[in-house]
Amino acid sequence: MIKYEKVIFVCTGNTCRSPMAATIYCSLETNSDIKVISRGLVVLFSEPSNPKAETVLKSHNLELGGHISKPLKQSDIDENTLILTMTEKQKLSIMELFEYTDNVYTIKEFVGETGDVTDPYGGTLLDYEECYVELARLVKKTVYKLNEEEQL
Ligand SMILES: N[C@@H](Cc1ccc(OP(=O)(O)O)cc1)C(=O)O
Repeated sequence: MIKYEKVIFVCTGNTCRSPMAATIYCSLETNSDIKVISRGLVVLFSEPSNPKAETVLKSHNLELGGHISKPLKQSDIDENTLILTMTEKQKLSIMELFEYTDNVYTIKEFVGETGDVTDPYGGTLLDYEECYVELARLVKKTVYKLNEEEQL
């Protein structure tokens, strides 16, 4: 059983889905000291998080805390890193572009579901809220799974 030391949530721009997922994760009780970060695959320049993502998180009493988008780099990853992407396409890109990617899954795949977490980019506040609700469910399942694995 792998003991993960780090979880990286990955999306495209690192301004919405993966920072929301990392923020939700950090707000939950976990039994471990796994480090949690978020990164993007297409980050051409540093940007703050999406204001609609911030508004939605605030309405759930969560804060992104001055998040600035960052690209995924090889130096972020080692053999004890769990990488959770939002889409199958992102997962395949990571497997192609990086080393130490035995532990890369889409977040839905990791928790026994199928499909992608779609991008609310350019959508309404309600689209962002729906994305939050989906991520909150998936991240909770991720934490349960990691906690179970810790106890084995
Ligand atoms: N940064 C991209 C656009 C982009 C931004 C955010 C985004 O959503 P997420 O951060 O959830 O991947 C997706 C794409 C661009 O400039 O084209």
